[in-house]
Amino acid sequence: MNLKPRFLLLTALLFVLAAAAAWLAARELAEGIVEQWAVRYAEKQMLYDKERTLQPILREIALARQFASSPLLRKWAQHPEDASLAEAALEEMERYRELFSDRCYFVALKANGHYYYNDADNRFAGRQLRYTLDPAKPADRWFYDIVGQQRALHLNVNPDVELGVTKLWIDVLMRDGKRVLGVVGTGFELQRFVRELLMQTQPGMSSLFVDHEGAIQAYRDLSLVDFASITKQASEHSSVDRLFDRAEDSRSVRELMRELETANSASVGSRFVELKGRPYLAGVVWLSEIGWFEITLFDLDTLLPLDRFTGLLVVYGASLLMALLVFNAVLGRLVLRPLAALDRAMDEVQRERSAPHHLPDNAPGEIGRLITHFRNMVQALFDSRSELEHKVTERTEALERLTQTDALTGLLNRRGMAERLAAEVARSNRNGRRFGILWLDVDHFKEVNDCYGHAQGDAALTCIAGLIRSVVRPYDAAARWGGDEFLVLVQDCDRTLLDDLGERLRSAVEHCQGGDHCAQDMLLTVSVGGHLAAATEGLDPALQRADQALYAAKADGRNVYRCLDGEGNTHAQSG
Ligand SMILES: Nc1nc2c(ncn2[C@@H]2O[C@H](COP(=O)(O)OP(=O)(O)OP(=O)(O)O)[C@@H](O)[C@H]2O)c(=O)[nH]1
Repeated sequence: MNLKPRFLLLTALLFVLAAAAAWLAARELAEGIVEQWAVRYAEKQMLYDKERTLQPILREIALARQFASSPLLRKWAQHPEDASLAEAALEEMERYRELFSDRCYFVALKANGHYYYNDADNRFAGRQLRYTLDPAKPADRWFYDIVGQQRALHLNVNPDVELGVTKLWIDVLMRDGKRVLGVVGTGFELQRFVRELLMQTQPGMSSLFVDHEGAIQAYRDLSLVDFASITKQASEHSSVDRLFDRAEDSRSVRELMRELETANSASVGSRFVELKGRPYLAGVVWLSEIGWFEITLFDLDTLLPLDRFTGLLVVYGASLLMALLVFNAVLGRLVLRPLAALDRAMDEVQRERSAPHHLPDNAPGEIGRLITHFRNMVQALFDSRSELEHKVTERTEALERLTQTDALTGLLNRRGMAERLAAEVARSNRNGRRFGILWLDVDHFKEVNDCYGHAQGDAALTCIAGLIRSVVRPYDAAARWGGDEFLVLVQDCDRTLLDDLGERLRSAVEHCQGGDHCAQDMLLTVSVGGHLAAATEGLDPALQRADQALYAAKADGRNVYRCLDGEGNTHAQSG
C-alpha cells in the first residue's frame, strides 16, 4: 500500500481514537463536576428547605403544645360532664382556632372519647362535638395508638372521613402529670401543605417527607402518601422504596436515613439513585424536631444536562479533524508529492536511460536535498557513462585499426586491404570509374634474411613500406599483403597513372641504399605487377591479373614493373 492511503488510514484511526478518548474524558470530567456541584447544591438547598419547611410546622407544634397545656382544657378534660367547664373550654378552643394557621383545631378526650372539631369557616359553631371515638373503628385507631404509646407529639397524615378532609395532623398528648387526658392539636390541609411547602421548588427538584420508618407522609403525588401510618404494620406502609427503580438505591438511602437518625445529625447526606430510568441525586436531612426526614430529589439531567457538553465536543472533534486534514494536506504537499515525483523520475531513468524530467525544484528540507542528490547522482552517472562510451568507441576504433594494420610496417594488413578493395569494387560498380592494383614482391628476400638476419629482413620490409607510403597519394591504400609482398590500391585510375606509380615504386626501392636500420650494403629491389581493373570486373579476377603481372615481372628478371593488357600480354615500363 502506498504512503498516502496509509497516512489517510492512520489519520482516520488517530481521529477516532482521539475523539473517543476526548469523549470519555469529557464525560468523566463532566460527570465528576456535575456530581460535586449537585452534592454541594443539594446540601445548601436542603439546609435552606429545612428552615423553610420546618418553621411553619414548628410554630404550629409550639402552638399545639400550648393548646394542650391550657389549664381550662385540662380541667375540663378531667370533668367533661361539667357544663360550665365545657363552656369555658369551648371558648378557649375557639380562641386557639383563630391562632392556628389553618384556623382549625381538634380535641379528643380520653375520658368519654368525645371528639371536638371546628374549621376556618366556623362551620361547626355550636356543634363542635362532632362524634364519639370508637376503639373498634379502624379510622379511630390513631387516637388509641397515640394514647397507648404515650407519644407526646405525633404528626399524622390522615383523611377524616367524618369531616371530609385530608390533613397533616399535629397530635399533642394532653396530660395532667402522668395521667393522659386526651389528644389535641390542629391540622394543615394536605394539598395546601404540599402546594406551599413542596411545590415551591425549582424545576428538576422535588421534595417529600417520610417518617422515621420510611413511610411517605407528604409528596406531591398524593397516591404515594401513606395515610395513618401509625395504625399500620411496617410492611403495609407506602414507603420511600416505591420511588426508586433499583433495590440497591432503596437500601443505600435507608442506610443513610438510619445513620442520620442514629447520630441525630443536622447535616445533609446524599446518594445517587435512579428514578424512572433517570439519574437523580437524593438529598436526605433528619428533622429531629418532628421525627421526619425530608428527602429532596434532584433531577440531574434537568439541572445539569450533559448534552450541554456536546457542542464543546463537536467543536473539539471538528478542530481535530480539520487539524488532521491540514496535516495530511501539508504532508502530501511537502513529502508525498515530491517523493512520488522522485519515484517517477527513478522509473524514467530506469526505463528510458535518460536524464529525469519533471523533478520538483523547490521541494523543502530533507526531501529537497534528497532530490538534489538524486539529480546530481544521475548526472554523474550519465557523465560517467558518456565518458565510458566515448572511451569504448575510441578503443573499438583503435582495435579496429589494429586488426586492419600490419604490426611491423604500420601499413594495412591483408584484412584491412581486403575491406578497402571490396569497398572500391562496389564504388567502381556504382560510378563506373576504374581502379588500379599494384602488387610488389621483394626480390630474393630469402637471401636478405639469410645474409643479414631476420631482424634486418624486418627492417628492410619497414623501409620498403615507408617508401611505398611516400610514393602513393594520400587517398590511395597500401598494405603488406603477406611475407615480403605489398599491395597498392590506386583510386580513379587510368593506365598512365598506374604505370607511373608502378615504376616510381620500383625505382624508389632500387635507389634506396639501406634504410635507417638496414645494413648499408644491402641492395633491395622489388618486382611490381600492375593491373587496371574495369568497372564491372570482380575483385578476384582483378587480383589474379595483378598477380600474373607480378609473375611476369619476376619472370622478366625481377626489379621490373609489368602490367597486363586486355589480352593478358605484359607491358614493360622500364627495368
Ligand atoms: N625477415 C622476414 N622475413 C620474412 C617475413 N615474411 C616472410 N619472410 C621471408 O621471406 C622470404 C620469401 O621468400 P620467397 O618469396 O619465397 O622468395 P624470394 O627469396 O623473395 O625470391 P623471389 O621472390 O623469387 O625473388 C622467405 O624466406 C620468408 O621466410 C618477415 O616478416 N620477415
